Amino acid sequence: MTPAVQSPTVLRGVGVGRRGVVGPVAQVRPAPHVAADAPLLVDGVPADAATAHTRVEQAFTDVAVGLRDQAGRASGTVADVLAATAQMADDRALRAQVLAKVDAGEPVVSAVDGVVTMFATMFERAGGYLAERVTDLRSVRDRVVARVLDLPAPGVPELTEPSVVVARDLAPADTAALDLRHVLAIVTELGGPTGHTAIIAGQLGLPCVVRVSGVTDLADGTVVAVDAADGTVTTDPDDEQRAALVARAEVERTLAADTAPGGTSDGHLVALLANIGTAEDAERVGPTAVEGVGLFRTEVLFLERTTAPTVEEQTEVYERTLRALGDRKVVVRTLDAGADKPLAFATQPDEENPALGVRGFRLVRTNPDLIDTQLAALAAAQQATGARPWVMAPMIATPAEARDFAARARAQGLAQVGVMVEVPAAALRAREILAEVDFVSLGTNDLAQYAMATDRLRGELADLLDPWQPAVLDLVAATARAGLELGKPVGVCGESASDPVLALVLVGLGVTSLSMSAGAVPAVRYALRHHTAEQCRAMADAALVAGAAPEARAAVVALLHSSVRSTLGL
Ligand SMILES: C=C(OP(=O)(O)O)C(=O)O
Ligand SMILES: [Mg+2]
Repeated sequence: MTPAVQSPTVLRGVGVGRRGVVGPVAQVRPAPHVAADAPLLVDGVPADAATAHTRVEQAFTDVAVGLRDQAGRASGTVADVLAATAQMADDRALRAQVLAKVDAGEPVVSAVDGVVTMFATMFERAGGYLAERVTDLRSVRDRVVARVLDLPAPGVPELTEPSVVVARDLAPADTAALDLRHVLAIVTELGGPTGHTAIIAGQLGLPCVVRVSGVTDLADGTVVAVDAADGTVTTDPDDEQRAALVARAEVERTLAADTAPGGTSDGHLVALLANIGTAEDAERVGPTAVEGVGLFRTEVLFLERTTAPTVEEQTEVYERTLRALGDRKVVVRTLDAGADKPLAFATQPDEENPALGVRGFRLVRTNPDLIDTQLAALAAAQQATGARPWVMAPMIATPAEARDFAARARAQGLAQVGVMVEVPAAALRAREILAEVDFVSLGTNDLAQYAMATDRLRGELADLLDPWQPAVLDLVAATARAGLELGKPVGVCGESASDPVLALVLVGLGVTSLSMSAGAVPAVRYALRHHTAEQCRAMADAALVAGAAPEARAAVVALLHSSVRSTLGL
């Protein structure tokens, strides 16, 4: 395939975080889009049934051998995923049924697809382990079809050197197949700055740029500079650009050397916490200077499964997480299924507007056991570790929902119970909601989505989704005010907390803790350390009176200490 993009080229998107790296592109190829009756051509003429038989049989063998070789070179989860998929490509019954159809004259794509669909339906009906193999089965179908038709192999590439992973979009499951030792950055053509790819990249500490039009046209191996601060991807970067990224990395390293608790220059403490999605994330952030975990997105445990994890499975993960953080604060969020985080067993299949449907804590209406099981598992982990986890529910809209959640959590023996404020109704009624619980945490990703009626997964309206929007800041301010009045903690765990400038505004509004991807903590700590609480309040006032998001940000940047502006390149 001829690359449509010639170097040198600057491709623009929306950056997530502040880091930058240089490395070769490794494309995650989508499944081949070919018609079911696409002819198999050999030397330009349709192949006869015997040739098609040989080609299909060889394709299954090649795919199985390729996957097994890759599994042998990989380790951990990646090796397991690849080995399981190889086993599927080796399955005799699957292969025999495809070949029987090919022998009967059925077009190869239709034969492979028809048999895989039949097996997938059988596996799904069987449930349990077999149902969990459906993704592997579909991956085998895509790989075999690509191999037979001589198309590029789909899926996550085997990374043999540190690479910039490029994809149209990266499903949460794709990351399980990525060898993280070799991932320098993630760049996608789709997605928004608060979508799942951006969040996963943040949790993995990787620079990320989303909505980069044309990036999937780059040839594998093209060297690019990924600059998350600028939101750019530049092919064949010159020495000057490379040097600038190296200098930026040096600044970040210096900032990371400050490990003191987060707070303003006049001693107003603001806990700086990490957002995580797995026990491995907890073990990664444990040794860093974060003051705890402000958001454990537990739905990651539930993804790509057809049944919920058992109490025992969940307890083990929560225990590992609590142990990794020792006596530091850990806020565990109960399952936030639905909309951008669909789960096979917990999502309503027929919702026209899933973001407005049965998601987050609303699952209690259809699947109360899921939530109670989670709370029981967390209570068991509390018992086993002696830690005192905080727990909160997502997508709370009313005080009654907050009361219901608090009763369920307290019944299990969990003492610090809170809810997320990410629906405008909850922000407007923050006082009544806080009266039911011990703390709240502002999810500004969803709060912006719902306040501005803008899908967070669609980046083309990113200007409306901006947490600097005055209407969003008003909702944050109302929530923080309620917290100050009732003397209860109000945290922020949406992506807005990782912007060192906006973080100052949030603190000025009365927010008491900030939770973000661990890599964002040093710059936020540095910005806070250089301003007094009074200066943060003045910045919050300046942001609130601005008429629009860009003006709000500019007004606050103008109030920043000059050394912060120059160090952070603002
Ligand atoms: C932190 C949030 O939750 P999530 O991004 O997981 O929806 C949010 O909505 O801001
Ligand atoms: Mg949310």
